[in-house]
Amino acid sequence: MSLTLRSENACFGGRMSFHAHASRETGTEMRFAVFTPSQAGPNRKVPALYYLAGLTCTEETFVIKAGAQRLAAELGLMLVACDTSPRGLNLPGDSDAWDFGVGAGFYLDATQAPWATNYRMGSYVNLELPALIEANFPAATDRRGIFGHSMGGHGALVTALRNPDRWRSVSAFAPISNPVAVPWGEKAFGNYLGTDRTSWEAYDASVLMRAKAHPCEVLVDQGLADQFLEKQLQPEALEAAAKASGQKLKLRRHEGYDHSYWFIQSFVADHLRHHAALLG
Ligand SMILES: N[C@@H](CCC(=O)N[C@@H](CSC=O)C(=O)NCC(=O)O)C(=O)O
Repeated sequence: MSLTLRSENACFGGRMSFHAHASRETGTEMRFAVFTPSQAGPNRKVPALYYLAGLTCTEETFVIKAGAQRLAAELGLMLVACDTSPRGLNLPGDSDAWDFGVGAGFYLDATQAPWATNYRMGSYVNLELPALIEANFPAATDRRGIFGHSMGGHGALVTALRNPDRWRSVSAFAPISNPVAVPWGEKAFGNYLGTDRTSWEAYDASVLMRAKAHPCEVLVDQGLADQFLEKQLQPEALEAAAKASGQKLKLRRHEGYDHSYWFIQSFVADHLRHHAALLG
């Protein structure tokens, strides 16, 4: 798997780099960003924390807007941020709306035409990207964490709940907690997965968490002034699921915070510490 280095800069004693590669899963070029802390080296592998961004975002959004590198450098955490969908395919309808298609891959493997061939962000995030990172960067193979925002919060929860052996820690900012029951999820899952709603449940964090708890405590932050809270996010579904399965869930609600990266920037340190404590 060959990687193209797009840019590299010194950052808090480590390196901030941007890369591209030909993806097996999506059949397109995919881009990602990596913060490598100074503690990492050829003989010293560090834990890697993967970030999944929300609708309309790219691999740049988190690393530019969240302000996570200073603490990641202190904690010795590698940060990896990928894009939110394949790009450049020009499939019919892939760019008609900001909540579906390009920039809106929903971190699942589509089963329906014309999406099934390329919209394989589920396997990309769970398998292809970690294999690529671990082959090309000093990332430990047994200490992966995952977090994300909104659509990416859904992606992080679902990826970890479906693959607890691969993802030791998980957290989310304002996740789409019960996508089978909200308009963003109904639109995406209907198109990517088809009309059989039971097939959608394999990608719903609340359904998955209700069936089986992740071994580690899950941290979720939610702003109470979030413009998408009532219609799209439904954290109470996750809370009920955790109660049913005995999942340890720390769900924190914050007065006055909206859905923006100002909210993420305000609480990102707690998420990095949550992961660092679990990843060692
Ligand atoms: N363009 C949209 C707003 C899109 C938006 O708010 N995207 C969020 C994620 S929403 C769920 O996944 C985001 O993270 N945006 C990037 C940012 O920098 O804020 C509209 O017109 O409303």
